[in-house]
Amino acid sequence: MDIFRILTRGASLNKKKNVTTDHTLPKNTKNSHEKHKEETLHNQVERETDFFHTRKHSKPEEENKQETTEEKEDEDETPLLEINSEEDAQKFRKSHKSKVTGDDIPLPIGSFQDMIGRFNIDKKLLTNLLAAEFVEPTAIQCESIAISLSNRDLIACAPTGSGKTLAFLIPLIQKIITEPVGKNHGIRGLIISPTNELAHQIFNQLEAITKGYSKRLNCAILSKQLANKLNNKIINSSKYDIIVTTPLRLIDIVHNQAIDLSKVSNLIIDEADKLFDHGFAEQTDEILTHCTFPHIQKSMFSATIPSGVEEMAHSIMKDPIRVIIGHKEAANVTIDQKLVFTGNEQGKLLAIRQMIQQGQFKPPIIIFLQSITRAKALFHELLYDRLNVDVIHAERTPKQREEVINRFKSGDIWVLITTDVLARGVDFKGVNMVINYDVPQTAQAYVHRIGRTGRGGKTGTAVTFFTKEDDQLVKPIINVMKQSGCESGYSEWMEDMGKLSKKDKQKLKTHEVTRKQISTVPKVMKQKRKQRQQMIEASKKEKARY
Ligand SMILES: Nc1ncnc2c1ncn2[C@@H]1O[C@H](COP(=O)(O)OP(=O)(O)OP(=O)(O)O)[C@@H](O)[C@H]1O
Repeated sequence: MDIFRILTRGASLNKKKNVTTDHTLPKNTKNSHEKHKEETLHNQVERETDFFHTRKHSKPEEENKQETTEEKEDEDETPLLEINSEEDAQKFRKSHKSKVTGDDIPLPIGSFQDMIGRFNIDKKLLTNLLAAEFVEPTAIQCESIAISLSNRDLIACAPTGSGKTLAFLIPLIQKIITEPVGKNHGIRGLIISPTNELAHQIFNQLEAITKGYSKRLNCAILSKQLANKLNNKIINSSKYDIIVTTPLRLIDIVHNQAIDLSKVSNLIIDEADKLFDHGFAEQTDEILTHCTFPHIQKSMFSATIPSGVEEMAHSIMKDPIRVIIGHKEAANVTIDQKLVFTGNEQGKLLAIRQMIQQGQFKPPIIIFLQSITRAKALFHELLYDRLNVDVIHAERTPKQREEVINRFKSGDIWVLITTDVLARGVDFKGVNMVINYDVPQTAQAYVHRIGRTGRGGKTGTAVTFFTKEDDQLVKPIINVMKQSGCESGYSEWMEDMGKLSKKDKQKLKTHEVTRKQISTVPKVMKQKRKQRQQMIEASKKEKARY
């Protein structure tokens, strides 16, 4: 049952008072049966809006069935995979579409238990993984953990939502807790990610799997507060073992000589293609020059690693091993991708309202637009469509952004409108659908945006609207759809749209398509609003003169 069908059955949801009213029942004439019906309806709404399963609620009868004894026995009998030979490794890599290149490549691990046997993993780390319900490693984790624990540099490219974060956290923690050093030795693990949201998310996962290590491991996220304390020499950075940060914040305290990176033996660059892109490359470079530890191990991770970035990686790494899971130019195959021609800008709003009417609009949903102005405009448009919608972008404060994300995760918000600030890495387990209201400027941006759905092994849907103004942007997206096996998601005529030269592609990276304003407010209303605004300004000026 989806939330819109429940609401169109006459229920209304007042999230503030946590009350669901069934308007189909006559007022004040509810008998016990009708009260029960309203109660069930309330449970249904609660369950339907608990998108990320953060709440406890009564399960419907059919879901209460206990695991049958056969299913239980099956779980117990599943053998834990061990990889003991090149032949095992080739079989594993074939089944997981894992391509690994480099010299002296270590065998991947087959399971977390296999990891113990081969790398003598700390028992508490494994307990914490199992307690966080990580039962078996994903393909990128199987390869990366073995490579990193063999002290090799790593270039890792794996689909969005395939577990790259743990792929670098597990070996990092294992190495640091098993290399005993004196107190205040200094930072040995440095993790860099492009946005604060992502840095927080990585730090949360780090905290989750290092429970019980407080005496042996001191980790921190480089927050504004911590940066101030380091800059004012209130705290010495040498007390930390692992720091998670964005490049900008780290550079600031490096310039103040308030952090020592000379002992960093493990450098991890997440969303690497972004951090080597024109916006971040200088900061990333400067950080690398301060990491002077002679045997530093470097690893980089992303769902998209264009060849230019790979060449750069080779120039800063020592004999790296390269891992590609799936196809380098593809999106996660768990995502059903669709390309929709809407004719013009107005057609996009109509397309959304049509999806709602046809029951294809299944929250939680993230809608991406190309600019803050357009995200705000769409927010105001959909505000009156009873969609529990909110908007998040770089002009909102970090506190506001965090609050909106938490309300989205708790199911209070069903539709999150945003820009590319949320396009990478942010992990919402249960997003059903991503809508590209505006076509992304590059194939990489497309892969990361739609990768907000179809994560952690779940499936998802991605819908991309385009108009005749987008004829140059559509080709790279069709290529990604082809590589991902989503040929049914677009029509043949779309393939003949604008072919891009290398120069065009480069230009599109930095020049947005100009689009007509998003609004269905009639022109006459806009003029009236403008006149009223001008009268208000004039009267304010009049008053200010006396
Ligand atoms: N071994 C595992 N078993 C089950 N779930 C896992 C496992 N590893 C990671 N996950 C879950 O999969 C989801 C995606 O993980 P993560 O955010 O690390 O993906 P990612 O590859 O970094 O994605 P992106 O490219 O978008 O940054 C998370 O919710 C995470 O908890």
